[in-house]
Amino acid sequence: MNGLRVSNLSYQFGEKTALDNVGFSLDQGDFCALLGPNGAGKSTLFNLLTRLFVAGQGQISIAGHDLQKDPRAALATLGIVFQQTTLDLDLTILQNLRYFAALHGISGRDRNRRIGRVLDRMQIADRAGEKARTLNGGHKRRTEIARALLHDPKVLLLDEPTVGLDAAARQAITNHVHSLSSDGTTVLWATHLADEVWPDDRLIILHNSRVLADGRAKDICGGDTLENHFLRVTT
Ligand SMILES: Nc1ncnc2c1ncn2[C@@H]1O[C@H](COP(=O)(O)OP(=O)(O)OP(=O)(O)O)[C@@H](O)[C@H]1O
Repeated sequence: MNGLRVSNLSYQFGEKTALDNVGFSLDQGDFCALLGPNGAGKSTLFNLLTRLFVAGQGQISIAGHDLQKDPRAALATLGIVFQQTTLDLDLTILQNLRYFAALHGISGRDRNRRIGRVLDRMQIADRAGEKARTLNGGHKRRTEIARALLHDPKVLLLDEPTVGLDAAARQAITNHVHSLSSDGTTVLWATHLADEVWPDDRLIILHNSRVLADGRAKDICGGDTLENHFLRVTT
């Protein structure tokens, strides 16, 4: 089954609990915002989902593949945009995408078709020949999202992709991110900014290593703004 399933997931840094019995389930094509203040456990969760860390306890299933039993199949279906940029700044957008395609064994006409598609999707086709170093923060982010989509992931993870962007770029990336599940991709998007979450979004609030709420944003808020609700439950 496609989608993302996490159950009974816990993780410790020595004595420090970073995740405590976290569980949730996203179906194919679901879009979900993961909202948590600094230190809530978002990065730890992403590090476990991408197998940078190995969970002490719990299960993760990505597009039907158990991450522990079949990591290769699970990770092959995953796309990820990390919080820090991982582009090669001395390469152009096109070269960065070609390099990533080669890592995935994608070549020839198929590669060119895929690159054309993701460039169009992120509206950066006209910048393809520019070096990543010369791009502004918003276009770097778009390039990273384009790269993460190149191999048609079933599940896409984005770890605070708007960090460090100005207001206009933040809004543009937030809009792009909200459109990413329209083709059936399951999207989990971590943020610590309540104003990036839309009322109809599926929302998981993570706080102090635990899931505080899981549901539709406007239902969780109960008539209040998400900003107010989030502040109230996390401070
Ligand atoms: N390497 C580490 N050693 C010890 N404790 C850690 C380490 N990394 C994270 N922590 C702690 O684990 C908890 C969860 O941290 P994590 O980085 O996952 O939170 P986060 O929600 O991603 O925060 P941020 O928004 O600041 O990135 C925090 O209390 C943090 O201090």
